[in-house]
Amino acid sequence: MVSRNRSQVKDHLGSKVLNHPELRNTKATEYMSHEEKYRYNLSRATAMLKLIDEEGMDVNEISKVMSHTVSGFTTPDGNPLAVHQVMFVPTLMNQADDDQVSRWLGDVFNGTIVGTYAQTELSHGTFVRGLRTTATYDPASRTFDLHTPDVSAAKWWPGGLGTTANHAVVMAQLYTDGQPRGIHPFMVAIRDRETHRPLPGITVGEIGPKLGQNTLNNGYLLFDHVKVPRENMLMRNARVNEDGSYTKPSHQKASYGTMVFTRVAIALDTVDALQIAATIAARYSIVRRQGEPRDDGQEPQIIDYQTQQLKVLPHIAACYVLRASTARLWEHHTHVTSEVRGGDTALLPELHATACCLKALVTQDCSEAIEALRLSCGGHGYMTASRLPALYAYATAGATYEGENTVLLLQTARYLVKQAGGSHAPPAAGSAVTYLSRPADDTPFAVGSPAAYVAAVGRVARGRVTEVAAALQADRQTMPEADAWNQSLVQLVAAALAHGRYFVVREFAEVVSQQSSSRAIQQMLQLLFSVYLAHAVSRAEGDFITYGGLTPSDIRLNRRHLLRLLAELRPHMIPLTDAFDLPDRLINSTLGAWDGDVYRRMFEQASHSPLNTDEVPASFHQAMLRSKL
Ligand SMILES: CCCCC/C=C\C/C=C\C/C=C\C/C=C\C/C=C\CC/C=C/C(=O)SCCNC(=O)CCNC(=O)[C@H](O)C(C)(C)COP(=O)(O)OP(=O)(O)OC[C@H]1O[C@@H](n2cnc3c(N)ncnc32)[C@H](O)[C@@H]1OP(=O)(O)O
Ligand SMILES: Cc1cc2nc3c(=O)[nH]c(=O)nc-3n(C[C@H](O)[C@H](O)[C@H](O)COP(=O)(O)OP(=O)(O)OC[C@H]3O[C@@H](n4cnc5c(N)ncnc54)[C@H](O)[C@@H]3O)c2cc1C
Repeated sequence: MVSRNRSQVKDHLGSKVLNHPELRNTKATEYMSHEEKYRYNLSRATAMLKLIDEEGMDVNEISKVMSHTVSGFTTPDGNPLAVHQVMFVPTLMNQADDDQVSRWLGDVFNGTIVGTYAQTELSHGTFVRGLRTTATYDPASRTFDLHTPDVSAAKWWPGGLGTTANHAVVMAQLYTDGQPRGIHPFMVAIRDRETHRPLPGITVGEIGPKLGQNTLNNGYLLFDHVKVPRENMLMRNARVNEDGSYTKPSHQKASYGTMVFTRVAIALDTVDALQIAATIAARYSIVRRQGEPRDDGQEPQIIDYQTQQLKVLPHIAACYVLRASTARLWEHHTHVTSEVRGGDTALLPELHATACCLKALVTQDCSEAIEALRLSCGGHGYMTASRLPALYAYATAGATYEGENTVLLLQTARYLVKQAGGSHAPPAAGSAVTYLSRPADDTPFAVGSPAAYVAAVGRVARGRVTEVAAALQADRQTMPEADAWNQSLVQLVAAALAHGRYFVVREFAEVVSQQSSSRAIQQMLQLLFSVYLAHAVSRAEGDFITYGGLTPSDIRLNRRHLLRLLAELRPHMIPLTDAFDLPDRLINSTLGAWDGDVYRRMFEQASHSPLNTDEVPASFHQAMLRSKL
């Protein structure tokens, strides 16, 4: 397993963050103004960046300290330097040529250059080819002219752009030799390094409040014929020579590489948010007692209600399954990236397809799960101090940014139907789509056999993909491509999700089979896997009957099996969430602390409300009494 699976907080780096002189003391931010919150989160983000630099962390280590587990502690309202760290720096490292890297990276690492990734515009986010910011090359001055034709082409959303960044990687339509060349990345200075004032021709600012992550510092940006030197187009892939001649990249979508990386990072990271939410709900569900007293005279712990077990326990199993499969995707990404750098792009299409569908599946599952966990905490889960609303806001943002989930699933579906129809290059050895060109796995379904469940999940994926591929093929004979595609959109999305589910369960099956440290751990992983599989079937019973080979009687048996498994898992719930190794300071929830002292904590947090400072607040005289007159 990758380093992300080691304890994130008890190791050297985690404790460095928790005990760092500028980070260890936290403040409650709920009652701060927008500006105060930003200042607080920015100063902590800056301390983190310095720490990353001082420690000389590699990408795996950075992924741990930037993870939501740790960044929820360092920057609870959103990290204004997240896009700098997660997108801007990786774009320079992977898309700038060697000269450019040596020109910029020193200043990036000493903090002189702070950047963002400016792609999305007001009128175009999903359809990247439709972006309208232009970069027109002039061989006479050897500059690009960056221009925003009208307000709908304003960059809108980039994180850190609002008031933090002084540079941006700007994705713009390149024109050279009078020809449109598509979307390319440009390194653009947007604010003066000393004064931080916007540079001439630049209009820049912050976009305003959002559902959550309010100090990500998302911004807008317009260019009025801003001149950028030729050397500022990132030239590891495509090139514009001094005379304006153009050299194509080795892969037509090479400039989309940062998005692939960030999708993988988001898939990995959203599981962190689920782990925190699951820990909170598990702890609260044993502390909370409510209902008719039982024989022992005590009201029942809410976790002993079967319905509560269904609300909480499958999501703990999901934490384990999704963590392992996304960690493997992260490793695979590292491998493919090094191949691409060496000039071999053969594995890129499938990596893109897998990253799209895992980012979509994980953010969808995790945001639904976090909402279910929030509801499982009743009224108290609605309070900000439970942390559950913020965790939901974080996870659901992941369903939109870095490619809206439906759109990403359609990218995966495009790859899958091509594979099913044999119109794509055949998959490489070890590919995740070889099952499409083999006969269906006919292992008979048997409740209690994880292998039989995995086979059924595979049949659903295969059935979904081949069915929609055939429908699409038939429609293509009678209508234009765009109409045929639109006619199948809903089924294409379902096929991509089914493929994603199969990917996840196969990866976990391998993790379980390779696990050899102890028989007890092996058994616990099997139990978690069984819960995940039985729950997956219960969520999509129709699919398992239609494509998976299950009978209505299997479905009934599975429902009972799931409930039995939940009862079996229930005594292990606390050790399983304790094993996420999240200290109270990182969980930061009135409901989810280790000692279970929920009610005292709730009163303690209420005491911070500014409305409780005076017995009679000034507003009574200013607003209520006046309204009576
Ligand atoms: C220094 C180290 C740092 C380390 C940091 C480490 C870790 C971090 C760890 C933790 C932190 C984790 C998470 C971070 C948390 C929070 C992040 C903070 C904030 C979020 C910031 C958000 C940023 C953004 O949202 S940026 C904007 C993102 N925008 C999008 O994603 C737009 C979506 N749209 C698209 O991508 C494209 O439009 C499209 C949908 C892919 C379509 O593209 P198009 O050009 O139109 O292509 P098509 O015609 O559809 O397809 C043609 C052909 O190309 C293939 N294709 C498409 N894309 C790719 C690709 N990327 N790679 C390979 N191939 C691709 C496609 O399949 C098709 O192929 P075919 O012709 O063979 O079928
Ligand atoms: C918190 C946050 C941070 C962000 N940070 C950045 C950043 O740092 N840099 C940056 O450049 N951008 C950033 N973004 C922008 C983000 O990448 C886009 O919002 C995202 O890619 C979705 O694009 P959109 O807003 O155009 O959605 P739209 O595409 O307008 O989506 C609206 C609806 O249309 C549907 N739809 C659109 N096209 C299709 C289609 N072809 N087929 C079927 N359905 C379709 C979608 O499924 C969705 O239901 C951020 C966004 C958020 C919310």
